[in-house]
Amino acid sequence: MMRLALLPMIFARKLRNAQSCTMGTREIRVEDIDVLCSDSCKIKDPARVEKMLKELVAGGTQRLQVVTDFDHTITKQKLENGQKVLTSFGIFDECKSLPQNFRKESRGLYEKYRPIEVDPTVPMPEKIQAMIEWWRLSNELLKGFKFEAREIDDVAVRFKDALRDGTQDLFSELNRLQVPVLVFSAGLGDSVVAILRHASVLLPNVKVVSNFLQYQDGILNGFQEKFIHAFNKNETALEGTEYYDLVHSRDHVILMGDSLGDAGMADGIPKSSHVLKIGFLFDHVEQSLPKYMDTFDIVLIDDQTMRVPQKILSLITQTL
Ligand SMILES: Nc1ccn([C@@H]2O[C@H](COP(=O)(O)O)[C@@H](O)[C@H]2O)c(=O)n1
Ligand SMILES: [Mg+2]
Repeated sequence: MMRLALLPMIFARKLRNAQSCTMGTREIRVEDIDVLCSDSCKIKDPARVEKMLKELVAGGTQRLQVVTDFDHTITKQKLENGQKVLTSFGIFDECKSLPQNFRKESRGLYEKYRPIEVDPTVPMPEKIQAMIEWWRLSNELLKGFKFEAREIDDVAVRFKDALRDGTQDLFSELNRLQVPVLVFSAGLGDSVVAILRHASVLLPNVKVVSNFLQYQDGILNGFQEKFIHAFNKNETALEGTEYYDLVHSRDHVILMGDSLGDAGMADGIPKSSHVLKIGFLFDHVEQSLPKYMDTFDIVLIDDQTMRVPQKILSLITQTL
């Protein structure tokens, strides 16, 4: 009888625990964090996010790392004037000395494959096949002509302001706190590095794993390594890189991406780890939202800022 009488209390306590997390005297509740309460922020399981935030806060910056995609994650998805932001491959295509047909063919590939990449109705195996084809053809296109690496730098300077609002502050804070940042991009690494450098965010804590150009006697010869495409961004792509050990040793991760394939960027780290996944959604919002909410812990719709990761970092450092 006595036990039965206690049931409602136990249930109420369990419910409370599911809704909020206490760290010391301070509670972390999604409903108290303004940037997580806006209409553009969708969270499928607030209790899970609260629990994860509590773990990240308790672990501090020593256990933390950031793993982030580049195109449309560090860069915006659209500019203030509504224009879409070019990808790192697209930025390369702006180089003046490229052979006449290069830009046309590259654009043609983009127009064929990009819609497949973002179409929520295309089944994943079909998507992966199409992406492999896209990157294979891009690799072929990038062969057999003379190219001066410095040209990318001249173009990249024009795109340094395409970074999400708050990126410089976020990166400089992460550097101050010595939190490693892995920029894991299926884009063109040479453009990624040039843009990060021009935007002053290629700081000592930042490493870039991406597709880098290979030269033979000044002639382009495709990518240096087996290519990383939109849906093979996982630990296999990191094997052999200096980042492999780090990804496995820092077990608190803030992960950011704009593609469903980005959610696997920290796969392979121990099961006990805590990976808070933030997804930036822009294309086909209504149709893609359910899948994004299943895949990412926090989904930000048409949010062109770093406000959410900045806020999370400030919770961890307790500065705001
Ligand atoms: N030839 C290509 C191949 C891919 N893209 C786009 O680049 C994006 C990959 O970069 P992330 O930093 O986001 O990994 C991918 O989403 C493709 O849309 C391209 O523009 N040209
Ligand atoms: Mg991207």
